[in-house]
Amino acid sequence: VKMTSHDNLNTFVGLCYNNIKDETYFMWKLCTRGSLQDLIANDDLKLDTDFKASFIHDIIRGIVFLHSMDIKEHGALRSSNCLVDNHWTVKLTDFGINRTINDCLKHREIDYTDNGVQELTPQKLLYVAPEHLRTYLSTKIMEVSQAGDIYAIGIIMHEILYRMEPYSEREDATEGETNSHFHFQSCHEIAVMESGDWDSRQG
Ligand SMILES: Nc1nc2c(ncn2[C@@H]2O[C@H](COP(=O)(O)OP(=O)(O)OP(=O)(O)O)[C@@H](O)[C@H]2O)c(=O)[nH]1
Repeated sequence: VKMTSHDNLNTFVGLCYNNIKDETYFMWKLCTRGSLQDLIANDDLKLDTDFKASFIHDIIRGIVFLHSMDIKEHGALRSSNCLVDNHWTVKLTDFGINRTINDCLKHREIDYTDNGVQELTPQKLLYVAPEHLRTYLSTKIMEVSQAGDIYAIGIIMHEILYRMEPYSEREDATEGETNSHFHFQSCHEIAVMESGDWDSRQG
């Protein structure tokens, strides 16, 4: 990860271990304008079509590069991990880490405890491809794949183009229900339905 360098990837600074708290920190370069999730939610910020297209273009360039490298996939692609720098360039961050965390979880070197790995919030699960979501819900292990990245790009593209949170346009969503819990239920339903289709297509 440290040796990976590209215009649309954030720079990984290094790891920092706090032996008093027994915590490990992943340190990345600061991007001054925050995440795409922040920008999309900022109603004071006008984003025209060219701007939106440029964001999508940057994300795709970053992913195409990662997929061609040894890292192979991002593994945690969501709009909060698409940072925007001073020049309005999108830099993907937090890439290439999930696979290592999974391996450690599988071998029980770390676990989900107060000091261990944080479980994914319902909001973060909205970007997870149905086939990976199904595994995660039953095993708490998050599989990663290039196909999973492409699914996440689709969710982010919709978020950018329509400036709305994933799944918030569902016909049966009322105003009070547009929260992460509701979103997660939608996502879960879709995962269960689509993973069946996926399995049969693979077969
Ligand atoms: N301005 C600015 N905000 C950042 C930067 N990095 C992260 N953030 C903000 O912090 C939020 C949380 O990011 P992280 O600290 O990476 O949190 P996390 O628990 O890893 O969650 P995810 O980013 O969703 O994986 C982002 O959604 C941004 O709003 C940065 O470089 N600059």
